[in-house]
Amino acid sequence: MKKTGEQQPSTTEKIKLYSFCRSSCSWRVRIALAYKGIPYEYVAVDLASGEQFSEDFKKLNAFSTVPVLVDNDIVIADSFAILEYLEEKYPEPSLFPADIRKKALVRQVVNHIVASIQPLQNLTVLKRIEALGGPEERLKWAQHFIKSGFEALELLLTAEAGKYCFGEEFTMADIVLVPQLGNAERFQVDMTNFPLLTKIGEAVSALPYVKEASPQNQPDFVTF
Ligand SMILES: N[C@@H](CCC(=O)N[C@@H](CS)C(=O)NCC(=O)O)C(=O)O
Repeated sequence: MKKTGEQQPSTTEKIKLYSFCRSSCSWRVRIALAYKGIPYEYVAVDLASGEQFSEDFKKLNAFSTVPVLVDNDIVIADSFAILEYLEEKYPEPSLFPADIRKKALVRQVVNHIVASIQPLQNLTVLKRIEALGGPEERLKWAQHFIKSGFEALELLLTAEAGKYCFGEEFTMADIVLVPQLGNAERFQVDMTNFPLLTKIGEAVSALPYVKEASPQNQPDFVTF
């Protein structure tokens, strides 16, 4: 694993993020870290070459996935758990609206993406689909589940969106939407029927802390 950035040789070490530039789960966490202005050391894990399955990495994360956040002796290996952890440790600026109804809806949107859309395009799932049905099935499978997931989102957000998913407030919903839109682009999903998601995606992607977290701006960026 290639380490970049400075290391802090003290007992309170800089946070480390084990990440892969193209991983949408890592991308979420990078946006939250940038938004909250938390400095961290980027540790690249090359998913393309299978580095997540190395013995060294498995010792850190038995799930063999990124992201993993290491904050001194705290190791968290799930993007949603990491986002919640960062929110509790660094409450300002918040990832949630103050309003309790909107807060619940933000979590609903987040869970829809992190639990019902993204896992179906995970590398291990796509490899299995390809083994069962060939490379064409792999692409069709990814497109199908992104489209059906987006249909529900487009409908739900129609009643809530402004510039961002929830009015004018940047929230965790925007943080998970942008990487999922990145996956849609990667899998050549036709976005014609998702004008709202497209518009929100453009507004969110223009924010400086979102740009900073994009795959292109990571030390391990490779073209895809
Ligand atoms: N629930 C986990 C899922 C993590 C996950 O699936 N990460 C993907 C990248 S987005 C991964 O590491 N895949 C490796 C593989 O499929 O071999 C999270 O949200 O962090």
